[in-house]
Amino acid sequence: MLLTATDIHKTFHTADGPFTVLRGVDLALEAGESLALTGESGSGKSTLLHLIGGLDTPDQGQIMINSADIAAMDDNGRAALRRGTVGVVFQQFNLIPSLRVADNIAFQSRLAGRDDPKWNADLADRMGLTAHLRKYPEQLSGGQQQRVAIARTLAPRPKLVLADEPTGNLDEATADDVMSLMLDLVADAGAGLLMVTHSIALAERLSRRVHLRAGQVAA
Ligand SMILES: Nc1ncnc2c1ncn2[C@@H]1O[C@H](COP(=O)(O)OP(=O)(O)OP(=O)(O)O)[C@@H](O)[C@H]1O
Repeated sequence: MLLTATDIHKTFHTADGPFTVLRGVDLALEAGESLALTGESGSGKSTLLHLIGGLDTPDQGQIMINSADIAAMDDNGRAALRRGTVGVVFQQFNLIPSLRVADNIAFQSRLAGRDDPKWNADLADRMGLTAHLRKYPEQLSGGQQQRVAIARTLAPRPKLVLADEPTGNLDEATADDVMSLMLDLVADAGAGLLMVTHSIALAERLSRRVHLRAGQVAA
């Protein structure tokens, strides 16, 4: 199993007191599978993605990626996991303003020591970014920036792609294209995709759907 999350609990401690978001979430994803994570706003989808991506830690429960327990890793181990095995696409693109599009796309794979210029060019082409490779992020539209962020995540060929509304800034036709590309890549590479989405249409294109309600996976 590529990803197993078991009995995940998370409470945030706020000025108004503890606020429990996840109350025993179980989730599993096989290689080659794509899973849509749905649920009302505030149901904890992003929180769960952060925990799986090793950006935060659960209060209870276990997250295994490729049989490695991410709770048992230190910060360096989790950072290495994010550079290599796990690719994350967040709502904020976090592009590096001082780098051209081509260098933004190559950034993660260079860090991971797996830069493949031909593959980067292929990704840029399929994302419709070839004409923009020498530009800086601020010279791009929101949708173009989002595609750069997706290309950057896919460039190191991660085994697990975690995506939070990755096509939220794209028009319907472009979102469909980008989704097709992500699903192709996941299928070709035998990777797994866990994607948060509010769109039922997008969720239906994935192999399975898991709905969060009241801090748990709804039956
Ligand atoms: N660091 C934090 N401290 C306190 N509360 C938080 C923190 N992060 C998230 N929350 C709260 O936890 C709840 C779940 O947030 P989360 O972002 O996971 O929801 P979501 O399902 O992704 O929502 P959306 O669909 O609107 O993006 C929200 O009520 C949010 O306010």
